[in-house]
Amino acid sequence: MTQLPVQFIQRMRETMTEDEFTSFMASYQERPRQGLRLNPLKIDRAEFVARMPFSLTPVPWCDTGFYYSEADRPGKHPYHAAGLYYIQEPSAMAVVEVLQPEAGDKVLDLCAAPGGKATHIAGCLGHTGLLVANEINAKRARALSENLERWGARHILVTNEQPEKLAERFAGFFDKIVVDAPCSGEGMFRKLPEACTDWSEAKVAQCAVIQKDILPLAGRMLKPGGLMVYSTCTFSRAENEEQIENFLGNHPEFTLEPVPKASFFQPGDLPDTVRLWPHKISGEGHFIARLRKSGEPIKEKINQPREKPLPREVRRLLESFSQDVLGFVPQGRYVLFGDQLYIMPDALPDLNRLKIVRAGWHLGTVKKDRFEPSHALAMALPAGRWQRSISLDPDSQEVYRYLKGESLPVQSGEQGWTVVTVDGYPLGWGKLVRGQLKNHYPKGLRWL
Ligand SMILES: C[S@@+](CC[C@H](N)C(=O)[O-])C[C@H]1O[C@@H](n2cnc3c(N)ncnc32)[C@H](O)[C@@H]1O
Repeated sequence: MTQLPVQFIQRMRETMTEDEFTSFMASYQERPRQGLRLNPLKIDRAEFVARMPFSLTPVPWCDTGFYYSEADRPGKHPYHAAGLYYIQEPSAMAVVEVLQPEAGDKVLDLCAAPGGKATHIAGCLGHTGLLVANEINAKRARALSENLERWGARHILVTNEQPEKLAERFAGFFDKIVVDAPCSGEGMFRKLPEACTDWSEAKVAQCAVIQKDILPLAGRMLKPGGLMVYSTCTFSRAENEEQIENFLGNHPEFTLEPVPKASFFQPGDLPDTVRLWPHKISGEGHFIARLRKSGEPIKEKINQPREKPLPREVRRLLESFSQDVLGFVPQGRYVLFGDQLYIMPDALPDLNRLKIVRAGWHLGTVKKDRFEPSHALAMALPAGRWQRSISLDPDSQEVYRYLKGESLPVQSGEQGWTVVTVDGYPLGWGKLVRGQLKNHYPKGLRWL
């Protein structure tokens, strides 16, 4: 059983009835349930259920979410490398279900790494609108960027910024914002025993200070009429209801709204907020509040940087590669940074002087006499939109050898760039050269 901190137990005992406390403590005798969320950018629900070799049961509050069994190892399956799902604690899936992003929205995920909520949002947006996924910690921001790349998201901007810096640039910009705040992690004690050793009442107080600073900055970035969801995976009132009470006290332009799907959860002790308790649902501990900013949405002008047309030679190299290998030329707002070619979402503002980790859909590198495709190009290709591909069986040795970075012998096929797939879902690139598939799976992603 999890070794809970004594002070934590004391606080929980003081804030709950005896029966409630008994059943709360009993939940620590049980194993946490594991979850994964399918990727609607790549696969629909019926096909997902038919294809996955795992024992799946639906998560009641999330149409794309499933519990998997302890015997399953979804993180070690090639379908994971193909971005067909994201492994996520089931309660955490509730946050974006409460935000309800819709096609065309501009959404900010302010504290986004490693990307659970961000991938969920990108799935809801479905290659429309814009997701700005920000992470203050540089290393975690890289992991976030990798996860969004594997997810095949195109309408994205991954930044590595302080919330203050973003708030200067994006005032009144977003339709929807999620603040999945850094917190003391009490709700994760059962799942991550190290959260217990990291915990102290001092950490609760430290996190509360950060949350108090972040919330108004997030609020500033919301459009009038916009929606903001605040969530934590902790139980302390200081990091949950008290944050919301304090924020509302200082920001009369915000009001709490009822949480969609609230009937799956328990009320928080502030009306319209919800708590997810491990002894009440199949999931870990969370708090969620949904806040509306008053006012009518303004029809905003997007100050896009002036576009330069692609140099003729760059266009020729892109077209020749795309026609040969894909059979179509990806279209959109092309942007060339040095020799790196991207397609940018229309809603993107000026990125000058921001720490950008990833912007838009990275297509590849323009060399002197050729175009080299990026991993992101393969991962976000529309289903089946390629001419040259090699499909590997998920149960074969070859697929694991490919993911480890090995070259593979091949019988036939046209020489040159080839999309490598598992069952028709892209994993990355290979290059056919004289009976060998040269491996272009990125070095940093290779399986050990
Ligand atoms: C709860 S985690 C986010 C989890 C993420 N939303 C997901 O679903 O995968 C909180 C994040 O906030 C970041 N963070 C820490 N201090 C911060 C600060 N002062 N401002 C913004 N983010 C901060 C942490 O690095 C951490 O990645």
